[in-house]
Parts: sequence; structure tokens; C-alpha cells
Amino acid sequence: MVVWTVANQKGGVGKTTSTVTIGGLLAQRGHKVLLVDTDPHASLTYYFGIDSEELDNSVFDIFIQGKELRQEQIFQALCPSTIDNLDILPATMALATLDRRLGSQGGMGLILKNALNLIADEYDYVLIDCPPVLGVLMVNALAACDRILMPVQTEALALKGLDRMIRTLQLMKRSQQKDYRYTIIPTMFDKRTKASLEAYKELKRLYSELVWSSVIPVDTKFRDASLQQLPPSVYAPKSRGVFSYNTLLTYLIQLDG
Ligand SMILES: Nc1ncnc2c1ncn2[C@@H]1O[C@H](COP(=O)(O)OP(=O)(O)OP(=O)(O)O)[C@@H](O)[C@H]1O
Repeated sequence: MVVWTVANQKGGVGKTTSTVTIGGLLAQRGHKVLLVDTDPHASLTYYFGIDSEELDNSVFDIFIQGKELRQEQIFQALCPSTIDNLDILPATMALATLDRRLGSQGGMGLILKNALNLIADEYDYVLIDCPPVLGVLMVNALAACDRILMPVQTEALALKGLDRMIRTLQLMKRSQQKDYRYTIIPTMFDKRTKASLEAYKELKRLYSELVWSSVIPVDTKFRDASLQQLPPSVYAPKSRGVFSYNTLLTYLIQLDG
């Protein structure tokens, strides 16, 4: 099982879109895929038409169970999506209270990693959609993954958010003793604008080979797909945005298997 966490401390950069699109593509390639929503805003959960306020079990219960967690409790929280091979571990707003509840307890950073280990035989790939805030949830999502996928909107302000995220990883590397591997994904690239071109050049200058060598273009089909509650790869398989994510996915599989 390969685990990828999609993270950036800036909001609106394409985290949920990347999670859903890559997840959809993997499922369509025949892999068993789990998408985990760790954002209290539950955007990924709502993306698939799951009403997070109606849920009896969710990621929240997994964190509350902590060390006592059993495999069947995870199965109870899983929701199938409308797509074959694609399941969702949904979020609820209660996740926003976790920092207060768990913040000071030892070992709380490995709850999600341990939970995924319990279901490692069930899935080929797990993608974790992270909140844009550094807290218990992000620490867990980072600890659980083999690679961090960092979508960055190709505009000047977004690069500042990336800088914050990378400094966070450097701090965590020391406290968690984990060498995080990450790939920066330039998103919402608009080749007609100077802002996009400049931002891409700056990304390459600052982070060189850590930046994926291509870009995800601006594509209105992503918004349309979310309105239809379908992964873009299902809603608009021939769109240029999906084409780019497919190329990215092939590259990531080469890196991590
Ligand atoms: N390549 C793209 N082209 C056009 N629109 C896009 C693209 N990627 C994402 N979007 C749109 O931008 C908006 C923000 O994207 P998304 O929700 O994926 O960001 P996010 O980083 O998950 O945000 P948050 O931190 O608030 O959860 C959405 O409306 C989405 O449809």
C-alpha cells in the first residue's frame, strides 16, 4: 500500500481537486483506492455527496479511539463512492475539536498511520486530503505517508504559502525523525498570464528538481466535475486538466510504485 498525503498550508490551491482526480485515475486503472478526508471543512466528503452531518462514524471516531482502535471500526466508517474501487473515509466538523482533545497526549501523531496499517491489505493506494492548518490532523497525515504531494497555485502569493509548508516540514523532520519526501505540483497554470509564467519560473529556481517538470493547467472542467459530484477523470476524461494529472500520476508511480 502506497500512501500519499496532499498538503499545503495555503487554502484553495487544489488539494481536494488533486486528491479526487488522482484517486479517480488510480481507481480507473484498476487499483483499490481509499481517499481520507482529514479536513474539518469536509470538502472531499461533500465532493462525493456524503453529508458529513449525517454520519455515525468518520475519521473523527478513528482519532478518538486512538490506541484502542480495531479494524472493524475503520470498516464501519468507510463509505463507498459511486466509482468502482474508490472508497472514502469521511470527515466531520468535530475534527476541529481534536487539537484541544488530543493535543497534549503522547503518541497522538501516529494514530492515522496505525489505523491505515490495520487496513493495509485492503487498498493499493491511500490519498489523504489535509487541512491547511498545522495541527494534530496534519501531523498525523504527514507521519502516515510515503510522499507528500504539494499542490501550489502558480501565482506569487501561493509561493509564500509553500515556503511556510516547507519550513514546517523541516521543523517536523527534527521532532518526528522522519525524512519527508515531497513533490511540488504547480496547479491552475494559465499560460496566457505573466503571473503564472513568473511563478513557475520562481518555483523551479527555488526548488528545482522537487518541482514536477510539468503543470496542471487551469481547466473549468474541474469545477463542473465537482458540481456533478464526480471525479474529473470520470466527468471529463479527455479534458486537458485530467490529461495532465494522468501524466503526473505516471510519474508518481515511477517514483513510489
Ligand atoms: N486546475 C484547476 N483549474 C481550474 N479550477 C481549479 C483547478 N484546480 C482546482 N480548481 C478549483 O479551485 C477551487 C479550489 O480548489 P480545491 O478545493 O481543490 O483547493 P483546496 O486546496 O483543497 O482548498 P481548501 O484548502 O479550501 O480545502 C475549487 O473550486 C476547484 O474546483
